[in-house]
Amino acid sequence: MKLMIKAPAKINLTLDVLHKRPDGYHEVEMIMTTVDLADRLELESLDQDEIQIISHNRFVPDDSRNLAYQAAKLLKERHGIKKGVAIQIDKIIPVAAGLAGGSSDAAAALKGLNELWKLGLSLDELAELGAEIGSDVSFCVYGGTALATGRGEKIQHLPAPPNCWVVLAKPTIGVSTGEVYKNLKLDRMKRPNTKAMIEAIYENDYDKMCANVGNVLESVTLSTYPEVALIKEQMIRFGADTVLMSGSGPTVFGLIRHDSRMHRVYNCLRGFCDQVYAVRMLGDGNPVD
Ligand SMILES: C[C@](O)(CO)[C@H](O)COP(=O)(O)OP(=O)(O)OC[C@H]1O[C@@H](n2ccc(N)nc2=O)[C@H](O)[C@@H]1O
Ligand SMILES: Nc1ncnc2c1ncn2[C@@H]1O[C@H](COP(=O)(O)OP(=O)(O)OP(=O)(O)O)[C@@H](O)[C@H]1O
Repeated sequence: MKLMIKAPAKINLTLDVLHKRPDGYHEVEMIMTTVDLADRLELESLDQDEIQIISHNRFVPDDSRNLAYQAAKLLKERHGIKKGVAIQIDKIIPVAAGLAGGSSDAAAALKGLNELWKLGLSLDELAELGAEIGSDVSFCVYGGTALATGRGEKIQHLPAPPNCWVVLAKPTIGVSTGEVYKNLKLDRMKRPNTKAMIEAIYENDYDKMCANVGNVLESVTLSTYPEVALIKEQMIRFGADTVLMSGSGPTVFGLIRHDSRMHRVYNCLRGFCDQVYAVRMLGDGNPVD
């Protein structure tokens, strides 16, 4: 039996770090939303007891380092599954980009295998398992829009943000999330107003949303990689209403209300950057197909 499932990317509308925890992780407060740039996973049940990862992207590991592999392994162990699975990943989301590509693949594998192996687990149960794989996986299990706290695994759902275009641009560098957190200076950050962003979402106030985007991890990534700051400047110059780096970077996104402006920003950026996408937010949905 075969099953196809989409794994959408996320962006961070806000990302605040409250403090470093004794376990080495950082206590965060961030608003995330999924966008319609998605990997596609094909899951095929195998009689032999093994997990196979098939990916034609040289940046995606095809062994136990793959987060989708880890998702399958976790479900097999916890539920005594003796069957195997072949997971084919059609990689569309840029890798090591701050868009949670690996985490979303893991979440899609959890949801897909829950169906394939008829485990009957709820989304909450899958999200709890996902937290064991990575901090962003719980959010990716639900998708939509949410406030994430703890190390990112505590999820409070939010309504869809105001409707707009999201132009994503990824410079040709990959960023290690662990390194960015390690180099964060907690006393030198410009912190976002998470409360104001939540209000903007509930009030469906586009201008207020644009005024309150913020990501403390920019302080690290922008100073290490000046090309990220340059893309931010260019996006604003070409007409984006607001710009921000997503997650630990290096992808930058611009929010744009009007179609004509979106086309201008998209076309101008294509001259500077190989990976540029114009997408929509998925809102408050929970896409599973
Ligand atoms: C930057 C974000 O993507 C924003 O959504 C997340 O905070 C990171 O999520 P992620 O990539 O799923 O992170 P994990 O795979 O759990 O952790 C990678 C590394 O980032 C650091 N890390 C991650 C999350 C967190 N709240 N504090 C941390 O300090 C840890 O050093 C960890 O070893
Ligand atoms: N399914 C996967 N897809 C992409 N990368 C994966 C996957 N599984 C494991 N990885 C590894 O994880 C690393 C980070 O990739 P990923 O695309 O998930 O980063 P990211 O978008 O910055 O994640 P996040 O936003 O959650 O921090 C890659 O360099 C790769 O080695």
